[in-house]
Amino acid sequence: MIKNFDEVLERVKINGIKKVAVAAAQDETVLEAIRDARKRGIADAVLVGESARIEEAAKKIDMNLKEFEIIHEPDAARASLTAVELVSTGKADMVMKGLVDTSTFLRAVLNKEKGLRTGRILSHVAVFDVPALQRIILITDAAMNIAPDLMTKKQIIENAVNVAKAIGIEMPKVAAVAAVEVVNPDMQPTLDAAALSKMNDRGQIKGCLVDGPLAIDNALSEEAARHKGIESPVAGKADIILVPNIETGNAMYKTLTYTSGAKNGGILAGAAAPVILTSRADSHESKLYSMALASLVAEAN
Ligand SMILES: CCCC(=O)SCCNC(=O)CCNC(=O)[C@H](O)C(C)(C)COP(=O)(O)OP(=O)(O)OC[C@H]1O[C@@H](n2cnc3c(N)ncnc32)[C@H](O)[C@@H]1OP(=O)(O)O
Repeated sequence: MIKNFDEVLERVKINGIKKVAVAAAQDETVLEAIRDARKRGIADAVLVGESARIEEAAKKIDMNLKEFEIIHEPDAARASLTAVELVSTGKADMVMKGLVDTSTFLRAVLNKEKGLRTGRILSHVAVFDVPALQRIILITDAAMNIAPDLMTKKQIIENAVNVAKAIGIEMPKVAAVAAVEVVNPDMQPTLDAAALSKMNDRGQIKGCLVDGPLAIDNALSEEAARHKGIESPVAGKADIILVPNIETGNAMYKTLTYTSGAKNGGILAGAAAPVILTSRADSHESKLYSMALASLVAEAN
């Protein structure tokens, strides 16, 4: 089982180099990540975006663009679709979000003719290496599904379980998180969490252990779980945090990023090919980790 992102970068070395199509590549942190990924033999790239701005950004970080193919497309929506189409037509292995807002990029991924749909729910999985926890946790879904219903949450769990297995977590423990650890009929997330937990008991969700509702303290801290008298194989040891909605997940993602010194990578799971999706403000390291993660998940599936 992988314990941190150094191990992710180590493990990915045995994979072949992947071609990444970058949507709206005119961004310094994205280009730094691409340069680093190429140096490490993780990925090569086709840069789709506004060529003059790509050159300007590259100059600022002293990056030689001669080694990369550039496709000029100044419009971010069209650049996203071109990058996605490079993957759906087999000219690239994975697609990466650059300087484009998430919704625009996701609409290209979901495009009926050129996109990467599979008939399943696509969902975001953020992998965090949190120093205070000394382990990796996965948070889902902080970026795509806004207010998932019960059956969407089931698929979001299954997608995250696939990612967890790709990084060596054989039987991931999934905490279906709510504001409290008891069922409250006025709080829909507690009802969904209890149902997901029972669906797992009955074999409707396989390959993992699901428990809920759990509040985030007793999902992450054994001490907090003990204090509240919760006995569960998941409490305090959760690998996957299933959040009830995008606001909770996104706030958790950004709080961890900006206050805890956590390292992170993020991808979409459930698509026909790996999709690398980080926040535009994330660091180049986070974008590099995301590429490495995407490569590991691609090899595992
Ligand atoms: C974590 C770091 C990065 C961030 O901070 S991200 C910031 C926050 N994230 C966002 O702003 C994006 C949130 N999500 C959205 O904006 C929207 O849900 C999204 C993905 C753009 C889709 O919205 P719309 O374009 O309005 O589309 P829609 O809901 O009407 O659906 C159109 C077709 O797509 C399908 N679809 C939507 N979400 C899907 C999913 N998760 N998996 C699989 N298919 C999905 C939907 O079923 C529909 O299909 P059809 O056309 O009826 O066949």
